[in-house]
Amino acid sequence: MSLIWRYIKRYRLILLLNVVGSFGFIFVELGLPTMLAKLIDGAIAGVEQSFITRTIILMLLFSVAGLLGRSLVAYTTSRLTTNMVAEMRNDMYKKIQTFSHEEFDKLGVSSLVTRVTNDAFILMQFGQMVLRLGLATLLMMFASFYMIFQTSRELSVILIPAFPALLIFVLIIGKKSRPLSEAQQENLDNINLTLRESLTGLRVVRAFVREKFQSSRFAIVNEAYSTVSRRLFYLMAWTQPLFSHIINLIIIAIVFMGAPLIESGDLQIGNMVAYVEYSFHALYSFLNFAIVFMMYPRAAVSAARIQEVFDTVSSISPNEAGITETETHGYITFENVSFSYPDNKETPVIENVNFSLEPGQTIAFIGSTGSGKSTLLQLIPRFYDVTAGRIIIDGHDVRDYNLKALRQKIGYIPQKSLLFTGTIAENLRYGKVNATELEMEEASDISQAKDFILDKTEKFEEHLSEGGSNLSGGQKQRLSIARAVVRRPDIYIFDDSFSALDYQTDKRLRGRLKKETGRSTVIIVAQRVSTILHADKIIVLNEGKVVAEGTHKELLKTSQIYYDIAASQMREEELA
Ligand SMILES: Nc1ncnc2c1ncn2[C@@H]1O[C@H](COP(=O)(O)OP(=O)(O)OP(=O)(O)O)[C@@H](O)[C@H]1O
Repeated sequence: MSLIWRYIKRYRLILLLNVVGSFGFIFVELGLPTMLAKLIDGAIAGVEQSFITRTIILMLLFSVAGLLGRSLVAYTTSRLTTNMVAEMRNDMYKKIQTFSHEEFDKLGVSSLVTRVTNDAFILMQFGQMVLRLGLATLLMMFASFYMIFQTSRELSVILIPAFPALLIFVLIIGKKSRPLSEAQQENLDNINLTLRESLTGLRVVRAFVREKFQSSRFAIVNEAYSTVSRRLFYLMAWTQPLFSHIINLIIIAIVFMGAPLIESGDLQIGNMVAYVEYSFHALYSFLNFAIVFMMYPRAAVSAARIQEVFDTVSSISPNEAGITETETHGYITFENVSFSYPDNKETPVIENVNFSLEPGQTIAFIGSTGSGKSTLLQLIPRFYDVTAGRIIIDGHDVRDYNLKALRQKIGYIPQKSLLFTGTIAENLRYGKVNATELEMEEASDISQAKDFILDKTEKFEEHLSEGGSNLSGGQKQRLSIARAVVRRPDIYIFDDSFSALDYQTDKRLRGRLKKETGRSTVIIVAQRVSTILHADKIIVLNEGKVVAEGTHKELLKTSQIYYDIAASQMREEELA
């Protein structure tokens, strides 16, 4: 539970108030039976009325003080646990941001979502239990024991064997519940995964009329979660009534054993009442403590899952002290670059790729699907690191750069346009935080997005719904191009970013880009030959290897693969 403590200890004063509140409340709870004993025994012995009145007033004051103690505990507990979980979530979020794609692949996005939401929530619940019940009940248990032994040693023989027996019982329950808690969280990951997939892929599900199939997939993971949860909750639920039952039996035994002591005059009636009250406190404190203890394995599982996020070291370091400034802008060299994905190290996806580019030049990659084009592009902004060779930008290995500075040089337009919930302007300012309206207008003009933006009622302030789902595919692509253009980067990376554009728009956009990007270096992956016709260099990739390179005209003569691709898309006279 060092994870919880790491956050809670940041609020020492509130924690101190919590302890004070717990102490005060216990002092009051145990003071009341003592006064009640005095009151009963005094009334039986016929003490003065003023003593009775004084004791009753004192009891009332104690009661109010008890209420204040409880309120203090409740207030401080809420503050501590909500602050704890908010900070924990922020820290997790920051940590996740540092992960490279390798860590995302390893931990899984859905599992990360569960960890930030549900696992953190479980720790908050557990923190509340500990602060509200754990501390107070532990103190109450020890204080009640002290009072029990003070009041009657003879009766206490009943309680001595009861506690170790109950403790063993609690330990067994705790041991049984841990694997169930682990399974519960894993099943929740699966629910999130299935839900994410079927909701983000809703159109595909509907188009292929696979609602029933998806529903049954969801029902299976949901049932798995329910089954394991049912077992866990059942285990925890029946312990409470069983405990209450045992407590009642112990109280009956106390009364049974106490009666002869009262008769023989060894125990006064008031003390007997107080004794029963103390025993109730002691046993119920133990019960509460047992409840907290039984929640521990569940919280420990969540804590371990959160800790795993904090302990995961990104395979790509941010390299804060790395290079931030360069003399040149836009020179790129691939030197014998090879790469294989971490989950399949034996099979290289990129093999021994070499090329050089100067500012103002455009290079294009073409090849069959799965030939490694997107992978190659992702090595430049270090989404993954090369497994052999070097990528040199402006004279320095990309690994020697400050990661942020390296990425600042690049305008990356991904294969799948991704926009964020917010206005069009907010999305464009993703590319450049302080972009002016003029800059945004220019960027959207270059990317052929201006017309449709101006057609919107709110223009640049038009709100985009989740993932930009209220735009067409082509509009989304144009906006994600504008987002990169507004940054005016040294290097543009277009990963098949023109595929959703019609031929005319594609042509216009590339014409404007060519003019405006001027000294920038442009790297394009495209499926359409027409998109890369005028590139300074075209590289044909096949199974991760460079099989040909040259201009369009050269490749038509030298590369059969390129010719075949071109022939499948162009008219005969265009190929001549
Ligand atoms: N995250 C990943 N983990 C493991 N393997 C991957 C991963 N991403 C891609 N691959 C594999 O790497 C190979 C190259 O994929 P890549 O996406 O680079 O191809 P591509 O040429 O861009 O294809 P396309 O034109 O279809 O987009 C494929 O065999 C693919 O299965």
